[in-house]
Amino acid sequence: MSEKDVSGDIVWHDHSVDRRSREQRLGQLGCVVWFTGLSGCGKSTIANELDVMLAREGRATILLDGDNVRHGLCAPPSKLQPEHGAEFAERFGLGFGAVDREENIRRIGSVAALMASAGLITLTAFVSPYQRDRDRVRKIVSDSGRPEDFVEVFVDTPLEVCEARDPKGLYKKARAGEIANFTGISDPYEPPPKPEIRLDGGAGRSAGELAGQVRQWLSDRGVLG
Ligand SMILES: Nc1ncnc2c1ncn2[C@@H]1O[C@H](COP(=O)(O)OS(=O)(=O)O)[C@@H](OP(=O)(O)O)[C@H]1O
Ligand SMILES: Nc1ncnc2c1ncn2[C@@H]1O[C@H](COP(=O)(O)OP(=O)(O)O)[C@@H](O)[C@H]1O
Repeated sequence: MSEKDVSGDIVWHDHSVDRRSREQRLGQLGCVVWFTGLSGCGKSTIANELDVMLAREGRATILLDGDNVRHGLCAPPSKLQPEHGAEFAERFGLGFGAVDREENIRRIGSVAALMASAGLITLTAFVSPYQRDRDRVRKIVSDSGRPEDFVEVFVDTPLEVCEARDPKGLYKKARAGEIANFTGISDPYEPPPKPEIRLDGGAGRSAGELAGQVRQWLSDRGVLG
């Protein structure tokens, strides 16, 4: 057995201030609203609109976004190298290969579950292209709370629409072969077969309208108290 296997030496602590009391204080249920979809489908914009809506109502929320999280918790090797050295950077830095995406989503899933445990309405916006990775997050979140705490939101925007938007010029670069493993072009995207919510991102509805659809769903399920 590896010397790193310390699982027998670490013991779970139950805390006096439990999740229920945190939720009662906030008047809402902690949950993870997991936006998934192609780059450019509208995840960040819709999640941001929803965050603004909920914040205006006085809800306690947090928004985790792929581009931002990849600056810190899930930084690439080049960002870690100056401070931590090459070996560390190679070992813990993340790119866009399938295993790196798996670890990216695992880290974020665990953080999101902690935030939901604090009673926060936790909004996340990650491409998260693999169903298995999303199902694992569902399990992490459910195991630390309730099965209904994980809300998968598929932002279903056709690739042609995402590519036409191309706000960061990444599709152009991917088509030119300048970015490897680009989701939708040279890497797969597995659409969720049974998301809690499917948003039609290519039908001319505004991000605000789509965010409103998610807010209504949360309200109908009693998440907003
Ligand atoms: N190869 C490749 N594939 C997909 N996306 C890429 C890639 N390289 C860089 N980017 C930019 O990184 C953002 C996706 O990061 P995520 O952490 O959400 O990706 S993943 O969930 O691990 O698949 C994604 O952000 P969004 O456009 O907001 O989705 C892109 O801007
Ligand atoms: N419902 C929508 N209708 C039209 N344009 C949108 C909509 N949602 C997002 N956009 C635009 O599409 C582009 C990509 O949106 P973004 O939220 O960055 O996508 P993602 O986070 O999925 O990469 C942005 O320029 C944004 O303004």
